[in-house]
Amino acid sequence: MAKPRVIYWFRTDLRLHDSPALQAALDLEPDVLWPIFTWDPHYTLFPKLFKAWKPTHLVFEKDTDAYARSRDEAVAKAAQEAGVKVIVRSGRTLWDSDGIVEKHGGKPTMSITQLQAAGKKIGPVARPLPAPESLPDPGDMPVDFEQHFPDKSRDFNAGYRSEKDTGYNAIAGPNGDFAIETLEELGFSPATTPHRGGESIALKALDELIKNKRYTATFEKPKTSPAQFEPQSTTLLSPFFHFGALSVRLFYWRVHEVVESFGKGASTPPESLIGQVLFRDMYFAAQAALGQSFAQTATNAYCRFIPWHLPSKRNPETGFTTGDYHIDKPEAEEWFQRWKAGVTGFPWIDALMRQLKQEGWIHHLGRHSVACFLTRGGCYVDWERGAEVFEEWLIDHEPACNIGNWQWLACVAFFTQYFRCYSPITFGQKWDKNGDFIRRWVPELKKVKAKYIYEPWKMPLLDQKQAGVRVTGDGLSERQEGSYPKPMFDFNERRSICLSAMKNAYAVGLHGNDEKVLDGTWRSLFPSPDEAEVMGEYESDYGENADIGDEEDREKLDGDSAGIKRAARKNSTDAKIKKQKT
Ligand SMILES: Cc1cc2nc3c(=O)[nH]c(=O)nc-3n(C[C@H](O)[C@H](O)[C@H](O)COP(=O)(O)OP(=O)(O)OC[C@H]3O[C@@H](n4cnc5c(N)ncnc54)[C@H](O)[C@@H]3O)c2cc1C
Repeated sequence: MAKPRVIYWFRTDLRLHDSPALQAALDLEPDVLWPIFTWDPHYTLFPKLFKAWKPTHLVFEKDTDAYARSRDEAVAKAAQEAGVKVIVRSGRTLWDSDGIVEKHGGKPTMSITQLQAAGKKIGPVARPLPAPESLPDPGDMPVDFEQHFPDKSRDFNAGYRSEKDTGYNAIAGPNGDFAIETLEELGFSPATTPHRGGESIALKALDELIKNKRYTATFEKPKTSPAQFEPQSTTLLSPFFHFGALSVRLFYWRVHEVVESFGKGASTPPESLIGQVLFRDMYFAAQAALGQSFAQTATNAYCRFIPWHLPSKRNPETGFTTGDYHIDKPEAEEWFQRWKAGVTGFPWIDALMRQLKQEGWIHHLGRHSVACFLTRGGCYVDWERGAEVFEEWLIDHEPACNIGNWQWLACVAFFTQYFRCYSPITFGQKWDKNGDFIRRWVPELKKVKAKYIYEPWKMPLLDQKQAGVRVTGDGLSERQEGSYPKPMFDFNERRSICLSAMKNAYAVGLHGNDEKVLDGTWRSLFPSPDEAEVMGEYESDYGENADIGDEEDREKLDGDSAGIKRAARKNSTDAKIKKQKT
């Protein structure tokens, strides 16, 4: 019988060690093995490869992210149609997230205890597999078939491209050599992050961690400083876990051995290092249970409804968010933009946001500070806006962990103690009295005395002069040289407003799947926006334009006359539709 011809599809499992899916591919004892990495945005490449390369099997690691599930279903369907057998193995988490959900009665895990109980029913975390010593050679790789170009009319990365994207110039990459595109080839400027990826670096970093037995065994997350770098106070392994360059099970077992041999005095979950990766599995299993609903308030039974500013637009048919949002209050939009740009006038927040943008990674408690500030502890802006910015900038962006942690910080799921609020002044001071972290990331304030570094607006003019900085403006309009913006609001005042608004929203007690949330009648249960912090009214199209709009834009761009006619037809219908308010 002919030996198997296997395509191994690398995605977020960029490693050779402890890869159950790669092992499954090798267990087939294939004649040829094509290890490939591809962006296949419209699933058009695989059906062609199946025809041209005649593989017998397609093997990949399971991915429970909502988007990945639908992508993988489409590719698996195409494989079945082509008579290619699909093999999928779990390998991204300690336990198979779907297995955890099953053992937890089909429900999302909302605490580490629930995760541990479900994990116990599955059994111990699997021991890591060794890396294979060699891989079979790939077979022939003809690419003499027609190429389909992805639709680029809505390029989410447009703002970051300085040059043309040449990634799709040829099927086998810009140089036709199957190499992964460089940032330059994708049209981007060079990376600004100092952090580097890859399995070798990941394994070395793990070795270094394990050498420091005391640190590994006694790690307590709340005691690690968000202002400490070179070296940072936590492991900084998250980007490796995200890309799969480091197996989380290898990490688990190696840390476990250190903890066991350390004995008395070792820390325990949730604060310990093992506790950290349990959090990761908890969020993965919550997402696996809820699917796309997990990423948003609307339709999500496990997410509290809070009438935040800048709410997401939704498609009325599916209930899912469209990627756009309503500006119900211009002031909130300005606060959001200032938060994103790192010009809030609160140096601790600005330093963190600038570090995030530049390096793509900030400490967990730094993430806590900026997330609390944007949502329930300052701006009262929808956590979905913050999660989108993190999605764009984090090099460890993991949908499950990002969304779950934003929900935690916004006190809409996982955590309810909304009265515990981070101060942008005293919280930073606790870790870094002199403000060295701020001096590094907000160089305008480099020479400011320590007593004013967290509150530069309190600096007398003479001190401003001596420090070479003027505290003026909003940071968004044209910045004067040598200036730093005034704070965008009085924090104490905002904190009390947010606290009472949260208290009220908790008392109302709606969740994302509540009818009143979905049909907009929730307003009758809340005070008017003028009296309290409540999402203001906005003109709503209930999302009717969310889909049609995109299509029209594209058609207009293409100069398609049918599209223009359709647009004209729609405009006249629009005029007839009475504007609705939610
Ligand atoms: C608003 C917000 C958004 C976040 N978004 C992400 C994200 O997109 N991707 C991501 O991996 N983490 C995210 N986190 C969790 C956490 O901040 C990072 O995992 C952690 O800071 C990574 O640094 P580290 O590797 O040094 O962590 P360590 O403290 O050394 O922990 C080891 C590993 O445990 C896991 N881990 C630790 N804390 C958490 C946690 N709270 N939730 C889930 N996993 C955890 C990570 O895989 C991490 O690498 C977010 C936290 C907040 C508050």
